[in-house]
Amino acid sequence: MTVTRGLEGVVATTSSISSIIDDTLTYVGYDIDDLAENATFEEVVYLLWHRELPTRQQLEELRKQLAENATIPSEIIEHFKLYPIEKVHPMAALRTAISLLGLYDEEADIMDAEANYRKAIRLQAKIPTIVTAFSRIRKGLDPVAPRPDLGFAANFLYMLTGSEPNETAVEAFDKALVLHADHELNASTFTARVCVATLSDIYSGITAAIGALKGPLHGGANEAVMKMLTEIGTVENVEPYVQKKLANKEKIMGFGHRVYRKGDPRAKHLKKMSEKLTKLVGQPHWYEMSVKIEEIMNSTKPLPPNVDFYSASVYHCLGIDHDLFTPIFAVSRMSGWLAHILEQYENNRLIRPRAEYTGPAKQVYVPIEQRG
Ligand SMILES: CC(=O)SCCNC(=O)CCNC(=O)[C@H](O)C(C)(C)COP(=O)(O)OP(=O)(O)OC[C@H]1O[C@@H](n2cnc3c(N)ncnc32)[C@H](O)[C@@H]1OP(=O)(O)O
Ligand SMILES: O=C([O-])CC(=O)C(=O)O
Repeated sequence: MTVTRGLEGVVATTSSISSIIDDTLTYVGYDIDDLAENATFEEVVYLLWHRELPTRQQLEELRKQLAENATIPSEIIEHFKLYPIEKVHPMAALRTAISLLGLYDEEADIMDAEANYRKAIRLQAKIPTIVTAFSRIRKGLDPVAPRPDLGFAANFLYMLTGSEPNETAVEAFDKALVLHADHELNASTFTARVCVATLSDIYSGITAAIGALKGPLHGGANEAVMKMLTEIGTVENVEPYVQKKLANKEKIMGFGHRVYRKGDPRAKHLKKMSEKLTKLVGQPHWYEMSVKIEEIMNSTKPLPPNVDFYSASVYHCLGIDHDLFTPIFAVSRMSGWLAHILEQYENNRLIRPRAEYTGPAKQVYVPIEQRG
């Protein structure tokens, strides 16, 4: 047996959803740079689920379906109110709420393709409502009902704040959603596929995926980046902070990647957005600190920034609470998880690798009375 730690380089499935080849990311063959500049998140959702860009009519239909399904059961709101709310991380609340949502879906265990697609629509439609409702309830505010006339990105920001967002905020948020939508066989997507490959249901797969995304080596890194920037505080503090961390063999969050070697193609879009937004809100130091960290990492390790690095300052400038950064990642990645879950069901085989045993051999059972 050959053990590949962390499954590095192991090709575990075929997939027609997204690819990373020579540091280029594509969704269904469309370069992420092209999509980031031109596509809306709803178009990307359609692309990932149908493997083609929608016509105007198909896009309208998807938007309508998402709007019609955005309301969440009142039981979820009531459940949030029972939590020890000041201690609960929103990713834990989201993980629990998605699992709970499955209890109120009469089709949760119906496994045919049409029912699974309907559940995909419902999950994608409801996740913004769940995240924003939790955010408001923990602040003692009432949740804001979704507005069917707003697009996906605008509606999220509207439900979060209770007021209609400006065009710059919607554009930035929509682009961030496009950039986070899918990423081949990342840890959370793999988790979702492993889960549903047992022929378990979509809600179980998404709940498992949220659990995997939560960790700071994966989606949780965006919140950790903001924590680091806050701790550093000024551009002058960057050099000693980073050098000390590296000397202690600690990781700088938002850097490095299992697959990319030259760099994450999504980072440059978020970097541009960070430069623009930090200036716009009169807080250019977040961008300046980030650039300085990037320069130091480049000249010492060298490791390039990943998607989580500049997204932190972007979300901060949009006025989003730092512990909502990873749930927002989940709002976008829901589209990719669902595409992969549906693809897994279409051509399923149980995912069950092996482990090389390293424990003791040939032990003989000793009765408890003789064990001291
Ligand atoms: C959306 C996403 O999930 S993107 C990733 C988000 N995660 C982060 O930003 C967390 C910080 N980054 C990391 O922890 C890693 O780079 C990962 C998890 C992304 C990739 O991990 P792996 O491919 O397993 O690389 P691994 O952790 O083995 O690192 C290889 C070497 O680079 C170093 N390294 C990797 N990332 C970093 C970092 N961010 N800061 C400092 N050193 C790093 C490791 O210490 C290790 O050094 P060594 O060989 O001297 O021991
Ligand atoms: O692919 C990965 O390992 C992590 C990542 O960048 C993502 O999920 O977007």
